[in-house]
Amino acid sequence: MINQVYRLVSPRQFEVTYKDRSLQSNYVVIRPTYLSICAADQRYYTGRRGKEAMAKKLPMALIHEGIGKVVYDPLNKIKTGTKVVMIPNTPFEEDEYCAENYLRSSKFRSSGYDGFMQDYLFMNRDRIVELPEGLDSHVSAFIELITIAMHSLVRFEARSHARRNVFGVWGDGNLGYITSLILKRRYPESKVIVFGKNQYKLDHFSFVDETHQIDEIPENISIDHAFEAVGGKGSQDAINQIIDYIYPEGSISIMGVSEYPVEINTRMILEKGITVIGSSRSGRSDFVNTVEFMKEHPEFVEYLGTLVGEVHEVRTINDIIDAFEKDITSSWGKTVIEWKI
Ligand SMILES: NC(=O)C1=CN([C@@H]2O[C@H](COP(=O)(O)OP(=O)(O)OC[C@H]3O[C@@H](n4cnc5c(N)ncnc54)[C@H](OP(=O)(O)O)[C@@H]3O)[C@@H](O)[C@H]2O)C=CC1
Ligand SMILES: O=C(CO)[C@H](O)[C@H](O)COP(=O)(O)O
Ligand SMILES: [Zn+2]
Repeated sequence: MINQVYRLVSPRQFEVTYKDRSLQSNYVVIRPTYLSICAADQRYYTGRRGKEAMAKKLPMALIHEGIGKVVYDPLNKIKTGTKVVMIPNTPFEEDEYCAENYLRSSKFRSSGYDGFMQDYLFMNRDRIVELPEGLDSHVSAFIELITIAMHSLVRFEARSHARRNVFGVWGDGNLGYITSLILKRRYPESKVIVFGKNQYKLDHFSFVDETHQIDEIPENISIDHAFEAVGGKGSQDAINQIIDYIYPEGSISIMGVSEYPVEINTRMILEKGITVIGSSRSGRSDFVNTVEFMKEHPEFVEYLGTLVGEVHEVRTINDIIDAFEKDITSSWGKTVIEWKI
């Protein structure tokens, strides 16, 4: 069959590529249904990813957050129409000490390899996780982003000390919202404090114990562990502010992606004995955990509904451009694409 792949060829410009795919293979065929735009996709779309990376990775189909429906299973084990979430990371080896998303040999969709903007996806059986009936499709579209916070929490729990009285989350955007929501569900007795730049965004964090604008933090605040969900230029200020407010021997989980190296106060990292935990992408176990968590906590899914921002029906390449442009000007939440092309 001929599959159409919608690739970014240069900033703000997409082209359709036609690829011949055989159904005589082990791949499960998925029709994408709901997709969501990640900050990483925007860096490619706008060309902010840097000349070298753009030249190396383009042309490629964007988007690594999304769900779909099974249309063909060569083994006939998965029923046609089954709703699934797609895992963008594809590992090619296993390592006892290194998770699939850190193996240098793994391929990540929409970062050098075609993402979900295609008519059909041909996925390995272990790269999909079945979704329960009735789970909100707009929220499910960005399950991958939820797995990022879940993965970071797993790493934090394996690497940090056991006093978890006060958590600080830096970043008043999507990832900050999801991370603080998961922290509050997982540690209901702990205090979760969110630090951000915008009062109108902080107002959405109704479920946390405190919120503060980063230039109005009370002097006496002390946190046991911190999560950074800022990225870009802001991550430098955020990490250095965390170093100032964290109690000695605490941990900082860094999730924000920066295009350029950031300068951080290493002297105080040493003096305070801080553990810095880097966390990037996610793997199958994080998707399974996340879907289970969503099944068990319907109120968690309801809160995530607050993050659904712009919803765009996409039927043409112009609609794709429209969705990305509107996402740039959107002031809150995730842009969801109803994939009808
Ligand atoms: N590690 C991983 O695997 C993943 C990382 N990411 C990365 O995480 C980062 C956040 O993503 P996302 O939440 O979607 O982006 P958002 O833009 O929604 O969130 C970032 C928020 O942080 C605010 N901010 C800026 N500076 C500071 C500061 N010094 N202290 C506190 N808050 C600040 C921003 O405000 P304002 O907009 O006003 O500047 C914005 O509201 C991005 O870099 C993204 O690429 C995303 C997915 C996966
Ligand atoms: O968003 C992400 C995962 O959800 C990562 O930040 C993204 O994969 C980083 O990739 P790139 O190096 O292409 O910017
Ligand atoms: Zn992403």
